[in-house]
Amino acid sequence: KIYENVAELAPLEYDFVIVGGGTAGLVVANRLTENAKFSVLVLEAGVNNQDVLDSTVPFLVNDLLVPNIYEWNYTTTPQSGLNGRALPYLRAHMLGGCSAHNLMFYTRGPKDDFDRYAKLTGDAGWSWNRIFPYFLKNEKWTPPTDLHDTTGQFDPSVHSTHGMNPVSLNGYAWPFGPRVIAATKELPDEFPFNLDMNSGKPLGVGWLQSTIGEGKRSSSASSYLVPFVSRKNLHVLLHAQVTRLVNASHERGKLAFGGVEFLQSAKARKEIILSAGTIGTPHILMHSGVGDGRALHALGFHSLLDLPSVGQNISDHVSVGLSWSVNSTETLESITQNATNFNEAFAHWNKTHTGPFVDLGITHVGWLRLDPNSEALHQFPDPSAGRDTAHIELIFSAGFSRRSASTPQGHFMNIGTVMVTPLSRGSITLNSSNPLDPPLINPRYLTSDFDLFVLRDALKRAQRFVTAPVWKDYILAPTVNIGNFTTDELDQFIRNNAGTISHLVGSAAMSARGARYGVVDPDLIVKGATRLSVIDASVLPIVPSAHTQSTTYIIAERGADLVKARWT
Ligand SMILES: Cc1cc2nc3c(=O)[nH]c(=O)nc-3n(C[C@H](O)[C@H](O)[C@H](O)COP(=O)(O)OP(=O)(O)OC[C@H]3O[C@@H](n4cnc5c(N)ncnc54)[C@H](O)[C@@H]3O)c2cc1C
Repeated sequence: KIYENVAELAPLEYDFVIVGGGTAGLVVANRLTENAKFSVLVLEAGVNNQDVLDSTVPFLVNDLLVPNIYEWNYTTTPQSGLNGRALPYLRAHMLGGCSAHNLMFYTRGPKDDFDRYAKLTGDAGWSWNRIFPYFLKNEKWTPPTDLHDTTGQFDPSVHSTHGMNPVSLNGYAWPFGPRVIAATKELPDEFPFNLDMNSGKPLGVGWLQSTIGEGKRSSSASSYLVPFVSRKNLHVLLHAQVTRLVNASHERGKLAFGGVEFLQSAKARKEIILSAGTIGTPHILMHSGVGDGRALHALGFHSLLDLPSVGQNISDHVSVGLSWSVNSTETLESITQNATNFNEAFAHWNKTHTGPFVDLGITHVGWLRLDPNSEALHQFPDPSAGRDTAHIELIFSAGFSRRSASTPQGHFMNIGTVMVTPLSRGSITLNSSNPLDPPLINPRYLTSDFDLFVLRDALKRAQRFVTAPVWKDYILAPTVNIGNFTTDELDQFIRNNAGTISHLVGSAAMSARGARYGVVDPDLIVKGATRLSVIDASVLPIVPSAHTQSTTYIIAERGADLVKARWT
């Protein structure tokens, strides 16, 4: 059951207390309560996601990505690599966490990334072959809402129709989509078509798959909580911001906490599971005396467990986009810039859950490697996990889906470029000893020249993509002509315009047992502690060359199995 008021819950003592009802937290809650003998309390700081229309209707998500009650409304510190700009850092403050407000891309990433996680942690359980069944457990492949023939748009042999979370191809056909495919045929050497980028070998350009089913967003809340909410052993409490872990003791030489503190405190008989996300999890650990001992002392904390890696070594994806005005009225602007069409499309969605509101108008994604002879690969160690791993992502969309005063008037196509193998690393540290103060989020974007190089190259690749003959009668002009920019001008363009696509990981990273760095062991238990684990995106030591929700679901599915195995 979902509770709005703590007074309805007593006594506050459970086998497992999960902090954070987000992407990972609700998966873990679901899997643990499959065992009727386990009692589980989920403490979620935010609000209910049900009835939040902008979360449910795929096309409306951009309206959620502004300061509001469904957001933590964080801001990064000023970023020297972005010419001193501080960026809003989006994190959902509601059930489902970021799965309830993200852009719904479903990308599993390359096999190489998982094999590297296995190597780094010394645990083959994180390798692609061993985690692949968890993808199938999580994913429920569904037909697109327009029921179009999907032959040649994905590979059914790598998908599952029996998992929990609906995934589909786009359900509305913008005329832009077939042009992208035509360009892959015209420029096959540089932009080969990839039937299914979720096979473990993502390189090439393929049709986008999204966490959307029957025209609606699928989130951990809609898939893992709502259908199971009547389980007697599952309690979810909203508006419960956990401030710290309490009742510290030592059990067989290891630190243990008896419970967590929010407005009140809740006891965990078996295990406390932190699923508060890449920002929330290290924040709670540090406020509980777990982190860099010296930094904690300086803020007046009593350090209980010296783990200097807490909040350190975070990595993220940086992106910058290009757009072109086009010779067509069948673009996203036909809706976003025309109130009559917008209302019609919305009414259509309300009635049938079909039409242009069933997705975001992003049709394809491309994954590309730097040229092996590129200067950057001579100057820097290649940060990619292997030869099937992209350094660059290109995101193709049929116009601007965001309705804002700064979007230009007219009809457009966009190619977003993303640097997906960063060398820059940043940190999350405490700003004060008050647990209600936000932490300092400093991703140190573009502080490695490698990252800048990759974005420069990515922009050039996007420009080459539009030289395919198919665009000749379609593209009118670029909105910004970077073609004549000097390298310095291009760097300034990037530093002044780049943003994040919110894939931050690494603040409570896994490392091998006995390693002198890292925060959790490969079984996700905090090093030097017992009955305390972290299950969310913060455990990833390096950001995958992919959007991060699918990996987070998989961490949660495997993490739940690891917890079950130690308590049954
Ligand atoms: C705007 C945006 C777009 C994105 N787009 C995509 C995409 O298209 N595809 C993709 O694959 N990935 C995308 N991502 C990334 C992906 O969604 C996240 O990496 C992933 O969902 C993180 O899951 P998590 O469980 O680690 O954290 P979250 O989902 O953030 O869950 C953490 C939960 O803990 C709660 N919490 C935090 N602190 C506390 C506390 N102190 N007490 C109690 N509760 C607390 C939060 O409110 C939240 O509900 C996007 C992210 C954002 C923000």
